[in-house]
This record gives sequence, C-alpha cells and structure tokens, in this order.
Amino acid sequence: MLLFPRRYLGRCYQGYAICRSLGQGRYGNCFAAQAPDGSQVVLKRFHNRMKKKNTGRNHFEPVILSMLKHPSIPDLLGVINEGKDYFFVLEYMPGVTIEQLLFREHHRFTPEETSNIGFQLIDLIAYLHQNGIVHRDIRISNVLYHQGKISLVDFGLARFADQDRYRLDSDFSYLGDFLLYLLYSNSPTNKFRRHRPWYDELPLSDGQMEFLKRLLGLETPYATIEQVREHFFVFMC
Ligand SMILES: Nc1ncnc2c1ncn2[C@@H]1O[C@H](COP(=O)(O)OP(=O)(O)OP(=O)(O)O)[C@@H](O)[C@H]1O
Repeated sequence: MLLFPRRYLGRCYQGYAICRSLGQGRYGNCFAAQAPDGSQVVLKRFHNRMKKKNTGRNHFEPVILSMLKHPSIPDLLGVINEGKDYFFVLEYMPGVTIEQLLFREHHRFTPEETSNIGFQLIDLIAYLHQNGIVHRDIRISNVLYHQGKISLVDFGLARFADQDRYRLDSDFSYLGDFLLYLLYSNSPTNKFRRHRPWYDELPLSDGQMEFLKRLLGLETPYATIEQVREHFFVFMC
C-alpha cells in the first residue's frame, strides 16, 4: 500500500511533474507537482475503483470548488483524465495539517492560537454556508496551518445543503470536535487519551462548556453559524 504512490513520483501528466506525495486518503492520493509555468500545484488522484464506482459522487467536489472563491480554499485549476489516471489539479495551499502539528510536532496550541484558528474556521464555514455548501469533513487532517493562517482542503464529502440529509448544521459538531483537539493540546491532561468525557477533563468555564456542548449537540444545538460566531466571541476569547 505504501509503495503505491511512489510509482507516481517523477511522472509527468499534461506538463505537470509529480514531485512528492502529500497524503493518502480514502479516495486516492495527493501529490505536490510542478506546473508547466513552474508554480507548485496539487494533483489529487482517484483510485481507479473510485473513478468507476463513484462518478456521480466525485462530481460534487469539482462543481463545488469551481463555484467557491476564497483565499483559504484551494482553486480547482483543472482536471486530468489520462488513460487510467484521473486527477484534479488544485491550488497548492501552504502549511502543514493541524493533525501533523499535534501528533508529529506535539505542538501545544495557546488560547490565543485556538481563538485565532477558531475565528478563521467559523468565518470559512460562514462563507460556505452563505453559498449553500456544507463541508461535512472539517477534521484536523483537512485544515492546514501556515504563519497563523488556515486553509480548508478536501471537499470530497461537501454537498449542496438541504433541510434533510445535508444540513448546514452538521458542520457544527465537526467544529466542536476540532476545537476539542486544540484545547486538549494545551491542557494538563493532554495526551489525547480520553479516559473521562472531555467536559470532566478540560478546565473550561461554564460558558465554554455550554458553547462546546451546543456545538456537539449535547445541549440545544445552534441554528446558524452566526449564533456560533457570536458565542465563540463571548466564551472562547
Ligand atoms: N490544496 C492542497 N494544498 C496543500 N496540501 C493539500 C491540498 N489538498 C490536499 N492536501 C494534502 O493532502 C492530504 C490528503 O488530501 P485530501 O484530504 O484531499 O485527500 P483524501 O484522499 O480525500 O483524504 P481523506 O481520506 O482524508 O478524505 C491532506 O491531508 C493535505 O495534507
């Protein structure tokens, strides 16, 4: 399995030269590549079985990315369909994932960093929701961090929102879970071995506790991202 992406290194597709592997996921592999103009891009390759089985579902990611224009969301630059290989060409977003920072670099996020990242993420979610898009996969492996700025990648599960299956508020529990990782990183219990529920372990104020419980659906859930933003400002800053 690990050797699989290696055979792509050094290959060239329509002038895009694959330089290194960025990560492997459910749908395929992501590679950093050099574009014909010398700039750096990402080639997201789909497993052949995904390409065949999933044409309908794969369709959402390029459509959604094409309609979004935000500095923290990669632009879709093109699609390569060459023989058995099918790639999206994406804008390269700088930085490392929050997951790598937490588990490889053992970074402890200060309250200021957590509040800065939280605000940016809420702004990004608000932008998506204003455009009728629900991301459905806001996880530490899909958020990149670089010089205090975040980017959100992997729109493979993103959908046009509705009142039924793809509700906008489904992003809130992801946000809650995401914030818990940042808070745990700087807590005395740390280590991510959760022996007791987070609300018994983390030293949080009543307001912070209520905010997180509402995000996670343990208390009256938030109806809109604006409510989330308002309470984040009151409780987490
Ligand atoms: N536009 C981008 N710029 C920089 N790095 C990226 C970009 N897109 C993806 N990556 C890197 O590649 C990794 C895998 O990407 P992505 O999550 O899109 O793939 P996936 O196959 O859908 O994975 P998953 O199974 O986690 O959903 C990311 O964790 C990130 O490190």
